[in-house]
Amino acid sequence: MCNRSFLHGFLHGTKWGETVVALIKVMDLEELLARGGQRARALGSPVLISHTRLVSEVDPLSFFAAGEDLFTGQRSYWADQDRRVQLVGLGAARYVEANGTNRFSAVETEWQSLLDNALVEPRDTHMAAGPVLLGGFSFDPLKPKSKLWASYADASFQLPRHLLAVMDGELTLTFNVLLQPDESWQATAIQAADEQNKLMERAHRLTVKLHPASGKIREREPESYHRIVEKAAGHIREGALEKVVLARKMEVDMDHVISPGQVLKRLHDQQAHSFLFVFERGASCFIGASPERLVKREGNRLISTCLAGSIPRGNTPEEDEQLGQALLEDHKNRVEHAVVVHMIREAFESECTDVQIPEAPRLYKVRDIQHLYTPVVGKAGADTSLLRMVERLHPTPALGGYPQQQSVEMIREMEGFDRGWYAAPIGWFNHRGDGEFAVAIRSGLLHRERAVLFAGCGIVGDSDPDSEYEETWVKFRPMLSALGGISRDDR
Ligand SMILES: C=C(O[C@H]1C=CC=C(C(=O)O)[C@@H]1O)C(=O)O
Ligand SMILES: [Mg+2]
Repeated sequence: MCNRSFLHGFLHGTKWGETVVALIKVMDLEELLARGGQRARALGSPVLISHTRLVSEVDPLSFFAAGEDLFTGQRSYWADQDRRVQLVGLGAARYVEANGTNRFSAVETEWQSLLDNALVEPRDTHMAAGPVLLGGFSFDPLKPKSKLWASYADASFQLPRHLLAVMDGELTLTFNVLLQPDESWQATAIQAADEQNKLMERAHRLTVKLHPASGKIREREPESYHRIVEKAAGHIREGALEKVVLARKMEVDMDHVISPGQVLKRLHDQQAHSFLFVFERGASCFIGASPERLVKREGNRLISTCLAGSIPRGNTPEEDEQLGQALLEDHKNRVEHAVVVHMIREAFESECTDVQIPEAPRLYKVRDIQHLYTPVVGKAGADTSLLRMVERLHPTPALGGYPQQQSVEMIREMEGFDRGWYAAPIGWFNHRGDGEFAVAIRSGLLHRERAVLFAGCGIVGDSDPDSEYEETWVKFRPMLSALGGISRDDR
């Protein structure tokens, strides 16, 4: 839980310094590393050290860009939809990775073992500071991995070497390291301080500048998307399943090497009310702005979101309202949405108490599109960790379909490409089990001059292939704009 006064008190010698805990002080990094060195030597194995301090105002996007020389290929960024939390991870103290279907528990087990002997200082920071893992999962671990996604494991989390975390306006900088028994903690301390100074100094000087951009869309076989939608809708009418989400991908070749920092800046400026994410893995960068939370945990409170059913925004406030009203009343979209609510309700009722779900959906409007939206909250059961909940929910029928297994099998057979991390859970969690995951839609994979973008639609019995195809264009728009204003005409 967020506890501002605690950290402030310790770091500024106010209030807390005058109370019973007067003798406790926040250890500085050197002292902590010295202790960690002792512990690592005594154990004969590496020890995780995590040191957090408050820092002065700095723009997280500038901090991300400031990491370009030292940590390019090893940067992550996350912001929640109301910008209460922003995280920038630069460099990796460690990657926690797993492949195959037991990836959720494999990640959880490895994280626990890293935390077992960890030294974390101060212990009680706001929830996005300290030892935090940032990363995500692939959509379907049973789909053969394509070359495009070669550097993205089925589960891949970065424990950042440097983590800038902003929560409720409080800025912290964390240094994480896995100190080896034979490592010189003095050298590590000097290097850490040097890197922190460089990054902060550069970030203060730097503002992300946007350069004009042009590019060409290469839309491969749009007819095949029509074909699979038609076929799936037929299967649904015959009763084989209730819903399946079918996606397509599109390539955009830009006239320059794409800068993740600039794309992120445009997403940040253009996509209010969306989660923002960036995960670099070497020369590849997965990036996007998703309106859809999968699940968040804060203390024992769990929150999820049903977001499915779509219509474009209007050009005038009147038209926008008319479209919104039409969406609320549209049978096909209500069915698409209801299937999601049903599944998330089942998952929450089996894992939580005090489950609350409104009767009817509301509208959720982002820049390019409006959706049907139903929030879900509950109190986590004793064994319900955040990752367990992620595993239980993924994929919801907003990304996979219903029933879950049949729809994922249909996607595997019909879609004809590897989704990689598209439509999969991405986010962060900390050493106390708090954190948040969104689903990685409205996203693309950047690689030098090329961006590969993904968009999909919930298919039900009365889906019309032409209008689902049109819906994918609306969903491509956030990434096309963020690349620098590419439009459908750039084909
Ligand atoms: C699968 C996507 O969107 C999902 C989320 C919201 C609305 C959806 C829809 O109306 O079809 C989709 O289920 C995507 O953007 O690629
Ligand atoms: Mg739809």
